[in-house]
Amino acid sequence: MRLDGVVKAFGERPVLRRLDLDIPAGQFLAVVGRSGGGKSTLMRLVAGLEPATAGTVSVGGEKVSGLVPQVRLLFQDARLVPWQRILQNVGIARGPGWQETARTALHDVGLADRGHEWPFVLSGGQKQRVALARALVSHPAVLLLDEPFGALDALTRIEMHALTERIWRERGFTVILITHDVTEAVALADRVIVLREGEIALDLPIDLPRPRRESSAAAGALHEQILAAV
Ligand SMILES: Nc1ncnc2c1ncn2[C@@H]1O[C@H](COP(=O)(O)OP(=O)(O)OP(=O)(O)O)[C@@H](O)[C@H]1O
Repeated sequence: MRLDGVVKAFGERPVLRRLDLDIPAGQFLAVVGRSGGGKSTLMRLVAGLEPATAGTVSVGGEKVSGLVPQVRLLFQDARLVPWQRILQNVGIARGPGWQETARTALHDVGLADRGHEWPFVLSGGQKQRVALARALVSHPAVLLLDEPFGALDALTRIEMHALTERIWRERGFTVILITHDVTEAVALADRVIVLREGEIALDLPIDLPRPRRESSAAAGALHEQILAAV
C-alpha cells in the first residue's frame, strides 16, 4: 500500500497534510495520535470510503478510487446484524460453500460452536471475534483496525491482541491498526507512526522479538519515544 502526497481537507480545514507512506505487504503498522489528529480520516481514504483532496492512495499497485474489495475494516463496535444468526453474520457473501467457509472462520476466532446463536447473547469481546471472522472470510489483503479493542476490558483486550497476532502471522495480510493505546501499538506492530495535526511526527520500527512481553525494558523505551512524539 502506498500514499503519495495525500492531502485531505474538509472545507478550509486541512486534516491530512501531504502524507507519503509506503507500507510493505504483510507489515503490521500501528497509527497512534491524539483525538482529532486525522487517524480515522486516513483509514477512510485507504478503504476508499472517501476521496483524497490531492495525492493518491494505491493498494497492490492499483489506485484506490472507491471501495476496495481486498481491504476490510473493523471498528470499535462490531456492527453485527441483530436479526441474523452468528453464522449468517460471518457468511456475508452467500456463494457456494459459504457455510463451510463461515464455520472455518468462526473456528479460527475460537467460536466454533456458536454459529447457530444470536449476536445479542455474545460478550463485547466475542462480538469483535465475530466481526474479525466476517472480515476473514473474504481473505483480505489488508485489514484496517479502527480501535477495535478500545471498548474491551483489559484481559479481553490482551486475548484479542494474541488472537489478532496469531491470525495475522498465519495469513500474512497487511494490518493498519489505529489506536490511542501506545502499549497496544508496541505489543503488536512492526512499525508505529505518530500522526499529529495531519502530519507524520514519528515513524518508528519496532524490532522486538515475538511473542512479546508488554513489560520488557526495550518496549518501555519505545513507549517513551512514541509518547513524546504524541
Ligand atoms: N466529514 C467531515 N467533515 C468535516 N470535518 C471532518 C469530517 N471528518 C472528520 N473531520 C475532522 O477531521 C479531523 C480529524 O478527524 P479524525 O476522525 O480523522 O480524527 P482521529 O484522529 O481519528 O480522532 P479520534 O481518535 O478521536 O477518532 C477532526 O477535526 C474532525 O472534526
